[in-house]
Amino acid sequence: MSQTIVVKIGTSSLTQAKTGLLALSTIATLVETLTNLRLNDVRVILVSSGAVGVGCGRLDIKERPRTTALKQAVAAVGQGRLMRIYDDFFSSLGQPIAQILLTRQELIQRTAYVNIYNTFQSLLSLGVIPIVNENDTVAVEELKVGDNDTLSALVASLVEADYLFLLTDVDRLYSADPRYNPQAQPVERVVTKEELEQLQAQVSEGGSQWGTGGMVTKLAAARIATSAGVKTVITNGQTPGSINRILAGEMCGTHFEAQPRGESARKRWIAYSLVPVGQLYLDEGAVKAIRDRGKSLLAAGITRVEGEFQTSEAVAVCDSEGKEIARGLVNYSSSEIRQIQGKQSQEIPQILGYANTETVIHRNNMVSMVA
Ligand SMILES: Nc1ncnc2c1ncn2[C@@H]1O[C@H](COP(=O)(O)OP(=O)(O)O)[C@@H](O)[C@H]1O
Ligand SMILES: N[C@@H](CCC(=O)OP(=O)(O)O)C(=O)O
Repeated sequence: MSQTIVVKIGTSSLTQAKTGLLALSTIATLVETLTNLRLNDVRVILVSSGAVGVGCGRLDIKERPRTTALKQAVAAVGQGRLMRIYDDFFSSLGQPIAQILLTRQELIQRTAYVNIYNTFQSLLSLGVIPIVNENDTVAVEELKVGDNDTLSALVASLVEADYLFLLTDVDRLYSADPRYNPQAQPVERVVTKEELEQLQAQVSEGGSQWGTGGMVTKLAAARIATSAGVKTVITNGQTPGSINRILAGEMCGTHFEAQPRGESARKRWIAYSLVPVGQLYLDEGAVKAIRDRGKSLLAAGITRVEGEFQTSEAVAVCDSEGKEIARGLVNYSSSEIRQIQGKQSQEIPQILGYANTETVIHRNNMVSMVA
């Protein structure tokens, strides 16, 4: 089976820092590299930012827009222009491309999610390079993924890619932002989930002038992708040819090793595509049963409910200190759980006046969030 790779390129690599104009030579090298990979039978998905940056360039706007309405309008201008450039470049090499614009909305609905999977598979078997971006023009604040690092990791997890490349304007991750801290140490390899968590706690938010999220979102992406069994690399976007060298085994950039792909695709969807709409706090016994023995959640172990939610929505399952230990789909609404929390399962029909399942979250619908 041929390899599948997802390549994400940020605004900071697609545009020139000083002028904001398109970095044409970078785009051309990227297009050449990805087309050659296709010719070598690698299945390629490109996640490209740049709609807002390119739209601003087109409209002569000098700063990243702050209001949602302006950002959405500017993205509508930039996305078309961006795709035109990609289509011109890829077409010169005879490589067909497709545009896929997503929001969290499509990733939350299970049927839409499965449809997107099928569309990706069809495009890849047709030899097409899908080019993905968030549908900034329609995404409402609550249903946004918000940054393309995370979006690319969700896509890599969806298609069970072998590699996720995060191309940016620095050559790798450092212990601190190298633009402000000359003492910052390069990070070459991240092997365990614990090391990744430690880096997440250490790295601060700042990014480039046009980028979203800096290294924080790249580390969050690495966490999603590696836990889905996808090797993840942060490397410099100005030299996209390094993708070939990395695939050939060379160490450039920061490499995050893939974790075993333990969870099913559906559980990965629960863990990362859904956004929890409430929290259930558990007593110590229930924490142990779920964390250590993978049991279903019963009403008896719930001590507190936060948020308002309906049956089948996703919630965070937390220990008494609020640390999320699992995430799952509830069989009861928040108001029902408030009535049955701390009670034995056999009491539920009497309390609610009707019989439902005895588990508040069945283990098939729950995924561990512990490193
Ligand atoms: N610990 C760090 N290591 C490397 N770069 C960092 C770090 N912290 C912040 N950065 C900044 O993150 C920027 C890249 O992120 P971002 O601007 O979001 O880029 P992109 O548009 O490629 O997503 C770099 O310009 C760098 O200055
Ligand atoms: N969807 C937005 C990009 C958001 C984003 O994550 O940007 P970046 O940090 O440059 O990858 C756009 O196309 O402008």
